[in-house]
Amino acid sequence: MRRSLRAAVRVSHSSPFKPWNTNHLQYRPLWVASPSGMSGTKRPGDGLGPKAGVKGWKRKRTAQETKSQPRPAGSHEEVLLRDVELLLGQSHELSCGHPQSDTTAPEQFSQIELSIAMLGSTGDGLAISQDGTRVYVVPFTVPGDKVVAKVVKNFPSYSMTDLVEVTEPSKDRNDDLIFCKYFGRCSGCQFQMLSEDYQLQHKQKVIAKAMQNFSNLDPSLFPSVGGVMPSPLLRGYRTKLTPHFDGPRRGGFKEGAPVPDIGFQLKGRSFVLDIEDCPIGTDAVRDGFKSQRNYVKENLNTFKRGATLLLRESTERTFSSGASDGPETTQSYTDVKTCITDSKALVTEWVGRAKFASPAGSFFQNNNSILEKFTGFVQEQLVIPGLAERDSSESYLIDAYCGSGLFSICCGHGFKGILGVDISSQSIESAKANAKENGIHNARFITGNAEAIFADVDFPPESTSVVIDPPRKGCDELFLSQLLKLGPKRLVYISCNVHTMARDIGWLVQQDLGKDYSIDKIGGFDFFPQTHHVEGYAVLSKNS
Ligand SMILES: C[S@@+](CC[C@H](N)C(=O)[O-])C[C@H]1O[C@@H](n2cnc3c(N)ncnc32)[C@H](O)[C@@H]1O
Repeated sequence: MRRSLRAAVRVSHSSPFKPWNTNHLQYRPLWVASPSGMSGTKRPGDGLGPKAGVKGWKRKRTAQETKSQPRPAGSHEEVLLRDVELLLGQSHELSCGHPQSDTTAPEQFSQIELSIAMLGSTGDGLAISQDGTRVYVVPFTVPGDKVVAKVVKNFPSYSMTDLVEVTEPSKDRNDDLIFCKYFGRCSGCQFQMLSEDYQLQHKQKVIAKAMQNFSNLDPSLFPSVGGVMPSPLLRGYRTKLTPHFDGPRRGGFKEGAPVPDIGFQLKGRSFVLDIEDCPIGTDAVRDGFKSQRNYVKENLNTFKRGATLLLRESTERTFSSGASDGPETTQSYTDVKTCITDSKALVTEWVGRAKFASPAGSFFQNNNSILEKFTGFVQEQLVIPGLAERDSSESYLIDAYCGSGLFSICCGHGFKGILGVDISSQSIESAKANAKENGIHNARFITGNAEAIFADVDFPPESTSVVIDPPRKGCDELFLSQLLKLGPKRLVYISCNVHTMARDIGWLVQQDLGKDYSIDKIGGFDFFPQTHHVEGYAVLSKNS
């Protein structure tokens, strides 16, 4: 079964693992085009020669160095560099601590044989050169794979490559699991050849590595990372997709112009890969994708430039007569799912018994199948230990970065007061309407930067819990320092970027060397099966 990949790759040029002839394509990875978190004119890997990498990895930073460290942005390139350092450091240790001589970078477009040593936190396989001084980043590979890769771009300590061929598959690779014909070219879903268990265990390690690399905390100050909770659906789960297409530089599409590629980014390039169907989308979203592609083709000359298409599922639920099941009344219902493409149109989503309406273009979690379990878990974590028995109805909830009110509504029952904040006035309008619709009458929502909440809150900190769910870049220090000043009893941090989560909770604990807050739990939920992304959580309690 595994051989089918090797055979296919060898005999067929249309194999997903030989997707393009790279020689004529300019290699322009996104992290070079948009160097968020990189300062000045430094490029990824600068200053990370083998010796720098090894020394930096081994030696503990002094307090002075720690203070002057720039705040990590948790960006793709930073995360990759930490993995590169780790591998170079390990290889240095294996060589009994003797410094290695520097290698010259391999020739661009040369093909080399590699053994994959590690699956990086960015989702690509990593191999190390025989002399241990250079790391090769090879997409779509698993530790244990032996591969041929083509070098497409060199950096001081690592090289980006394209996978040419898997010559000997790892025992952990199962190509029979691959379900999408764009695997090997599309930049999403690069874990399709891995079992669910492998994916979950890898994501657990990613969270642990994030804590090790980005929290700046001594490991004694945080618990070991718990398992990642699986998603009920492994494909067909995404309720929102945003394929796009590029347009002409100026003048719009002319009559009879060729239809551009419509889809997602080609792996390792800044080009769009034409995609007709995306099997991680829900059925409604997949149908919508097909009709939107047709719409673009038929109306191309109405587009002035490239565009991003919005495909978002909406669920219309009709209840039939309630059936009595002892003291419980169960209600049966029928769902009709449609795909909404107008960003201003309202979509409806259900999470358990809670109904949410929000404009299609506003934020909502993308994997509905996991949300009931997830919000149930968050609700349990928000309970203040000890207070539950005394009087939980005297407790309060702050919902920072509340969006359209997911946590206030799903986890807010039983709190005496709730205060939510979000920067999007559109989301705040939705949160207010959703709270009313779902019978949450003690919640207030304000529009503003997250720290605006501190001017408004009058909840007693010893009976206040805070759920913090920021965007990928995490919280800024102004918010965190004011949070620390308020000192609420319980914090539940949720994040789709476990690196900024580690940075932020590390910052909170570090300010007081763990005297104020301790980290009770860290773990994750598999919101994004088949991809390298993971939703992380951390639960903190204020020490009494
Ligand atoms: C990951 S979403 C979480 C939303 C909500 N908790 C949910 O689960 O549906 C992050 C939210 O942060 C909001 N946001 C981004 N920057 C913000 C800021 N500086 N202050 C407050 N809210 C912000 C966004 O509008 C978005 O709704």
